[in-house]
Amino acid sequence: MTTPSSIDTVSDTQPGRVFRSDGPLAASPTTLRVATRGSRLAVTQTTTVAEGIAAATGLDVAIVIVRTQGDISRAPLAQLGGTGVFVSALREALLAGECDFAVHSLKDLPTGPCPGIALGAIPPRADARDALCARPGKTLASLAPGARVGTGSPRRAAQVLARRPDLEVVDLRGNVDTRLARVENDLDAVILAAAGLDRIDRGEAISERFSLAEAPTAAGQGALAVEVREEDLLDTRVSVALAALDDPVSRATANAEREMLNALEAGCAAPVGAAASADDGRLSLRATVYRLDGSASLTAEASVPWTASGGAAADSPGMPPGSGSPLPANLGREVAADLLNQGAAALAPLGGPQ
Ligand SMILES: NCc1[nH]cc(CCC(=O)O)c1CC(=O)O
Repeated sequence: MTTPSSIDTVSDTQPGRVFRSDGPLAASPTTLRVATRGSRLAVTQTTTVAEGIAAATGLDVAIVIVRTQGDISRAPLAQLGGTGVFVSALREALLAGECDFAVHSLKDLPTGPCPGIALGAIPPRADARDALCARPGKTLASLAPGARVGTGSPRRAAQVLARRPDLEVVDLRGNVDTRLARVENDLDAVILAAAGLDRIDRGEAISERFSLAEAPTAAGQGALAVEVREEDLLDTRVSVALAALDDPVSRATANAEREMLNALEAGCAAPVGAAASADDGRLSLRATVYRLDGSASLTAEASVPWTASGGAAADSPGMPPGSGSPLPANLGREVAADLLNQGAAALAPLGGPQ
């Protein structure tokens, strides 16, 4: 842990210690507990959040590993009962008082509210793009005719087939390392979130990062979600930590994307891509719905005047998304309404588990 470089702007509180707890840990006035899934990616990203909490509060932070059904089952993700599989075990631990924070990948979090739980912070978002991992130098355009590309995502499958209808898409599951190993084995390429590879220092496995204009990604991809018990929003230790973790721009772009998905009533397996950005005083959102075989798609986009400072004031950390500034959510609903008007519901299966 490094010492703050500017004593004027950073409190002189000594950062607390971050440690891993392999069993349950009782609540304590000097230790905050952060729950995470046990995968290498989940533990890595949770460690960054835990260090932020330790620095902001001066308290010790324990990382508590929770096993989820999504880690245990080998069934294809689309059959596992929805996005909730990676999330519900952590939420149960939070509601049972076994931890004080739960860290998720935001894109795994259902778009609807969860009683008793608040989305307390969205930290600075990493690369939202998808990455092709193939043999060095290979791009989607230069893969051999008929090459086999692995992905478990209907969106990624449709996007690949839209550009390369000759390729064979193969279903893929497992953690990042398992998926990457298939490239050396029976597949020519796999598609993964760039953020996940960057976070576990496997960025060298990426042979192409797809542009968001060409391949918009899952709502919230590359962002983390820090959930807390709603009642703890009044706890000073928790609110100090959340204020330090939250990033208003990441919160606004992710909220716009997530509200678009929510207004489409789209489930986790819906072939929908989104890309929001905040530049030059505007918040912009572009979203595309794909036919599963990639043979057709619909796109809508819109933007509204928005600044991070205005957004931060209205969208304060600790407030559930949508309860602060209505602008990102309104933008998401506007883009969803446009897509539905164009016939999105007839083009693609939007429903399914949230
Ligand atoms: N679908 C699973 C999932 N959930 C979050 C990530 C990591 C990247 C992120 O934070 O968006 C991944 C892996 C992937 O899509 O390649």
